[in-house]
Amino acid sequence: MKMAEAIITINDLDYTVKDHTVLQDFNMQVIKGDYLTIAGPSGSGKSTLLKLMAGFLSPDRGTIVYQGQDITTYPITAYRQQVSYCIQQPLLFGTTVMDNFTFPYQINNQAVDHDRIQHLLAAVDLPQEYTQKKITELSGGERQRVALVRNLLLEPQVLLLDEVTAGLDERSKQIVLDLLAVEHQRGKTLVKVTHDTDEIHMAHHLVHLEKGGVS
Ligand SMILES: Nc1ncnc2c1ncn2[C@@H]1O[C@H](COP(=O)(O)OP(=O)(O)OP(=O)(O)O)[C@@H](O)[C@H]1O
Repeated sequence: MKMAEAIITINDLDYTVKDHTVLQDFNMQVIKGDYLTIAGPSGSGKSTLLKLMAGFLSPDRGTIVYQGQDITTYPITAYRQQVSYCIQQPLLFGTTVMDNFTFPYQINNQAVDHDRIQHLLAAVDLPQEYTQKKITELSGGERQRVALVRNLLLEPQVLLLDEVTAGLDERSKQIVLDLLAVEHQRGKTLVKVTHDTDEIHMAHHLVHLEKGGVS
């Protein structure tokens, strides 16, 4: 039988903020191809854990290893291309929706792939004309869908998702969940933090984070 292969491994991690220990001696493995849902009480450290995995925070002790390499030794642009971090209220850049889609290609010195943009826009049920729409004219659900398209353009291996359906209407929420299911089927590894009871009930693989550790 083939052994499950870890894509991210967290070893003996401590993280403290302003004398408050958020994570202590924390260990976790994310298996390649998994769709992991992380639930747990408010303040248990779910968002902190995702930010650590995304490389936005540094642990006080311990390591986070991605595909066998400590993430602190990974060039940050390359890491962000592989491990994409998506949040509840994403920041959009520039003036138009298209500005947000060209940006990932520019920072990675790649030609803009218009076919992929069109494909993903259709997948989140936004019309092609939306590329020219001003970001200030988008609804919350549309902003979230634009941000997800932006995060998926360069085919990251891992999606770290922090409450990405929170505050969305049912239709936008379903579109986002359907897109995530497709990306999972296509082989991506998903790590999703949520409070949504439906999502927790339907989780493929659920982990509860309690203060400082998993249960
Ligand atoms: N910058 C900070 N300054 C002070 N305390 C912080 C900071 N960041 C996180 N914390 C504290 O660390 C703990 C974990 O926060 P975190 O946001 O990771 O929890 P969470 O499980 O995601 O909570 P929620 O479900 O409410 O979003 C909380 O007690 C929080 O108050």
